[in-house]
Amino acid sequence: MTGYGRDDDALAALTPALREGYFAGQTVLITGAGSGLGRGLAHWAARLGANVVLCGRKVDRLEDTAAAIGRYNAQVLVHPLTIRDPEAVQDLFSAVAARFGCADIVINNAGGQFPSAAIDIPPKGWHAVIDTNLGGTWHMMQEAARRWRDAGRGGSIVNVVAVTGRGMPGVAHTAAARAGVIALSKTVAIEWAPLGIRINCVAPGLISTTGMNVYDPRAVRAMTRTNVMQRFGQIEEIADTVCFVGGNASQFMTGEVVHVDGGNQIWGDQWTIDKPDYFKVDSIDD
Ligand SMILES: CCCCC/C=C/C(=O)SCCNC(=O)CCNC(=O)[C@H](O)C(C)(C)COP(=O)(O)OP(=O)(O)OC[C@H]1O[C@@H](n2cnc3c(N)ncnc32)[C@H](O)[C@@H]1OP(=O)(O)O
Ligand SMILES: NC(=O)C1=CN([C@@H]2O[C@H](COP(=O)(O)OP(=O)(O)OC[C@H]3O[C@@H](n4cnc5c(N)ncnc54)[C@H](OP(=O)(O)O)[C@@H]3O)[C@@H](O)[C@H]2O)C=CC1
Repeated sequence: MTGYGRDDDALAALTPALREGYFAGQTVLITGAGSGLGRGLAHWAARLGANVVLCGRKVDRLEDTAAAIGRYNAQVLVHPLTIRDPEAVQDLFSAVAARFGCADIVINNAGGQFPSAAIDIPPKGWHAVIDTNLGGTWHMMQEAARRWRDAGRGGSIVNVVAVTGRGMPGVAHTAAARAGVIALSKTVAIEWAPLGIRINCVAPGLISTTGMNVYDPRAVRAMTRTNVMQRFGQIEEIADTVCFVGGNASQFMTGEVVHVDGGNQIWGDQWTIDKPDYFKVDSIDD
């Protein structure tokens, strides 16, 4: 199984579920916008009428996304940074303020991990995953909230996480980080409600993106069978949900975790590394 994800022409040929103009007059900031889900989200936000802010570390990929969504005539700001650096995150929000005023919707999509048995994760790898997925997402959340508070207005945050309700064998670092983001989101959904700030999470199951290239193709094939629909999810299926949750269609929703996983959380036994024989069951007689 190769050739994961959708290219720009394929994304442009699809139609968002939400009505045209859903984000009209609003500014949507997307991290990890140079690839995969983030790039799909950039297409969706632009098509739904938003001003779009594209963030990630690699400026060439962000510029590429900006060129691709140029077809929708959206206003676009490209701002490279690592979300792991809180000062860089402050600079990002200042750049957004200078160009568009406050962001209205912040989509914390940047992140990732690598497959490894937990017992073998090196300290540097542990810190890379925790500092990106938990630390970086937190820097973005806190700075967005401070800007909204100081401007005397609210806003909406969507954190892209993962399905953490059960264990995540082979990606313990990300399980810890994403569970942390979910707990953090539920907590500040309460603290920041008086500020008019909503915070929700979207938990994708296995989605076909180029991010899958970090996994053994055999593991990917097996993982596509761990949801009750027996397939990969697609970028547009996440983009529709993130835009719904981020925008006014979900204005009475906060502190929620929306799973878009084909039923993986209720059923599938998902391993990103080889499943030990210990857990293998061939028949109900075993
Ligand atoms: C249960 C279901 C899970 C599957 C569903 C989820 C799927 C996805 O989320 S796929 C899409 C997400 N995209 C990615 O995961 C992208 C690929 N991953 C990464 O880019 C990295 O893993 C990263 C997120 C940690 C990037 O961090 P970065 O700051 O760029 O760190 P480095 O690449 O410099 O690495 C630091 C350190 O981490 C260890 N390490 C990194 N990659 C691997 C690897 N493939 N295998 C083993 N160890 C790895 C390593 O210790 C690195 O240090 P050095 O050894 O000094 O390079
Ligand atoms: N695909 C899937 O099955 C699933 C994905 N997810 C999550 O969804 C999100 C998007 O994943 P996907 O599109 O598949 O994978 P990608 O690897 O394509 O996207 C990850 C993005 O994060 C950006 N990024 C990584 N580190 C940083 C950083 N320190 N600062 C800023 N940006 C950073 C990368 O850009 P750059 O390298 O330029 O910085 C990249 O664009 C990730 O958080 C992922 O873990 C969750 C569950 C399942």
